[in-house]
Amino acid sequence: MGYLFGMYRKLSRSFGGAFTGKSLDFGGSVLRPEATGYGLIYFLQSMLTHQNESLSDKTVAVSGAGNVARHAAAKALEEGATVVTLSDSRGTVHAGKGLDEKHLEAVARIKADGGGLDRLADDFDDVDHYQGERPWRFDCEVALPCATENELDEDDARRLLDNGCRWLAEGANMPCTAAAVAVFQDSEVFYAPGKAANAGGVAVSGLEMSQNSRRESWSAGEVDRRLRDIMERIHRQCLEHGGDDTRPDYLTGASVAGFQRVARAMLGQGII
Ligand SMILES: NC(=O)C1=CN([C@@H]2O[C@H](COP(=O)(O)OP(=O)(O)OC[C@H]3O[C@@H](n4cnc5c(N)ncnc54)[C@H](OP(=O)(O)O)[C@@H]3O)[C@@H](O)[C@H]2O)C=CC1
Ligand SMILES: O=C(O)CCC(=O)C(=O)O
Repeated sequence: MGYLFGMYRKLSRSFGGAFTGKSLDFGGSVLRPEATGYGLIYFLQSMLTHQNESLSDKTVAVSGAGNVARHAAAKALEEGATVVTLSDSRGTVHAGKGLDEKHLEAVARIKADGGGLDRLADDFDDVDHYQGERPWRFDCEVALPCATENELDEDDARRLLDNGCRWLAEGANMPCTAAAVAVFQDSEVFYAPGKAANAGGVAVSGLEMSQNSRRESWSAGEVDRRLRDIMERIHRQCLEHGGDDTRPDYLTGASVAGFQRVARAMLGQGII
C-alpha cells in the first residue's frame, strides 16, 4: 500500500485521501490490520446478545490463517470463546481443547516464513493437522469462514448443521457458495453475510480517511470504540430490515439496508 500511495501521489501530484491501509509512518490508522477480524467478532457478539447468548461459552471454528482469521481468532479468545480450528490453502489444524495465544503467535511466525499449518502440529502436541481438509467437519456452535471465496459449499453447510453449528458469520468476501447460503437460510442457523459482518475493515479505512482529513491520529482505544459502535449499528440496521424478532433474516436485512442507503444517496444527489 505504501508503494501504491507513493506512486499515486508522485504521478497525480495530489492526495485525495483515497489510499487506506497505509503505514503508521505516513497517515495510516492503528487497528486497521485488526479491524476486519475484530469487527467480525463485535458483529457476532451483537447476534448472540440478541438471542440472550454469550460468546464466552461457545466453540468456534475459524477458517484461514491470514489477516482476518488470525485477528478474529485472537478477539474470540479474548472474549472467552474456545477456538478449535484454523486453516490454509493446504489443510486444517484442529485443537480439541482450543487454540491459545501461543498457537496464534506461532501461526503468525509460520505464515511470515511462507510455511504451512502442518508446522503448527509439528510444534504442538495438542494440535492435529488434516491435509487437504476444511474446518467444517468439526463440531462447533459458531463458524467463521475467513479465508477465501467459495470455501464452504452445500455439503460443508449440511455437515455444520449436523455438527451443531447455530451461528455463521462471514469474515471473507462470499466464502459460502449460493447453495450453502440456501441451506443455512432454510435452517435454524443464524447466517450473517460478509457485506455486514466483515465491514469492520472498510469501516476503519473510513476512520483512517477521517483522521487524515482532520490531521489527527486517534488512539487504539478510540478506534476500537468507534469500530464496535459501527458494527453494533450495522447489526441494528440488519434487524430493522430483516425482522427484529427471535429469528432475524440477516441476509435480507443487510441487503435491504445497503440498497436503500445507496438509493437514497443517488436520489438525494439527483443521479437518478
Ligand atoms: N483484510 C481485510 O481487511 C479484509 C479482507 N476481506 C476478505 O477476507 C478474506 C481473507 O482476507 P485476508 O485475511 O486479508 O487474506 P490473507 O491473504 O491474509 O489470508 C488468506 C488466507 O486464506 C487461505 N486460503 C487462500 N486460498 C485458500 C483456499 N482455496 N482454501 C483454503 N484456504 C485458502 C490462505 O492460505 P495460505 O496461507 O496457504 O496462503 C490464507 O491463510 C478475503 O476474501 C478478503 O477479500 C474482507 C474484508 C476486509
Ligand atoms: O480497506 C478497505 O477499504 C476494504 C477492505 C476490504 O473490504 C477487503 O479487503 O475486501
